[in-house]
Amino acid sequence: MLRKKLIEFENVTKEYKMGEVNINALDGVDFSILEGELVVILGASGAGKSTILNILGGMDIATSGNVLINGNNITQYDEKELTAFRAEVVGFVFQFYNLIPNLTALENVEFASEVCEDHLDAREILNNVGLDERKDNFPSQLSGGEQQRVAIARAVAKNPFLLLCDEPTGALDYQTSKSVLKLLQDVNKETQKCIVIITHNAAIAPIADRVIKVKSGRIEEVTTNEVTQSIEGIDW
Ligand SMILES: Nc1ncnc2c1ncn2[C@@H]1O[C@H](COP(=O)(O)OP(=O)(O)OP(=O)(O)O)[C@@H](O)[C@H]1O
Repeated sequence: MLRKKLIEFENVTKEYKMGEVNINALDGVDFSILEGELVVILGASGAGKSTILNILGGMDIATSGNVLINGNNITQYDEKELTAFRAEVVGFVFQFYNLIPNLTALENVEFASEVCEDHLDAREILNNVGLDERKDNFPSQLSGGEQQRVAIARAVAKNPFLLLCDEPTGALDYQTSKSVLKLLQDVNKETQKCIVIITHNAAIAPIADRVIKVKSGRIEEVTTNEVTQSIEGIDW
């Protein structure tokens, strides 16, 4: 089956002005991502990975170039359209979970998803990520891995087009990192949602359909894996 292009970056630049100095965080970035793909973005610190993800998620605006999501050029969006895009179209997973401390796991998932028209059932999604018994716990009562599962459930329950994960295992130990990546791989397989994961860890590239390597604000290489590997078979 021929998959449709879901995301296109066309000659995207991002310039930060720091007083007299210009920093070219992105310097003409082109790539595409197809529907349903699991994508890994790799690169050294400062390469521009988070800048790409933030622009992709409508949290930051490109200086020039086009960013097409499902054919819509989000660089043309006004503030209101960007807010709706962030709320409805994308789900975010961050390194430090960003849960609301005084809401339970279930309330965290409900709070984020209920504003979305096509949202999924929060309890069911928490079940699916293995947190049925912990849904009434507050974030401080959960381990890092459990909190990240809540954050993934929160993003999935919105039923977004696209899940964006910025170093989702950056704060987790080896085994917990593996189980969180396994969860993301399972979500991708079961829901066919496009998932983009930023990582420093080149060892996990074989789990992805597409691997985008970023270096000094440019795309160094894009590769596709005809056959992807399960995270369980990868060690680092
Ligand atoms: N708000 C900002 N103001 C000025 N410079 C910035 C800003 N955000 C990012 N940069 C610069 O842009 C470049 C790319 O940063 P980015 O955060 O995208 O890198 P990264 O690949 O995600 O790095 P890391 O893996 O360390 O998170 C870096 O040189 C960074 O210092």
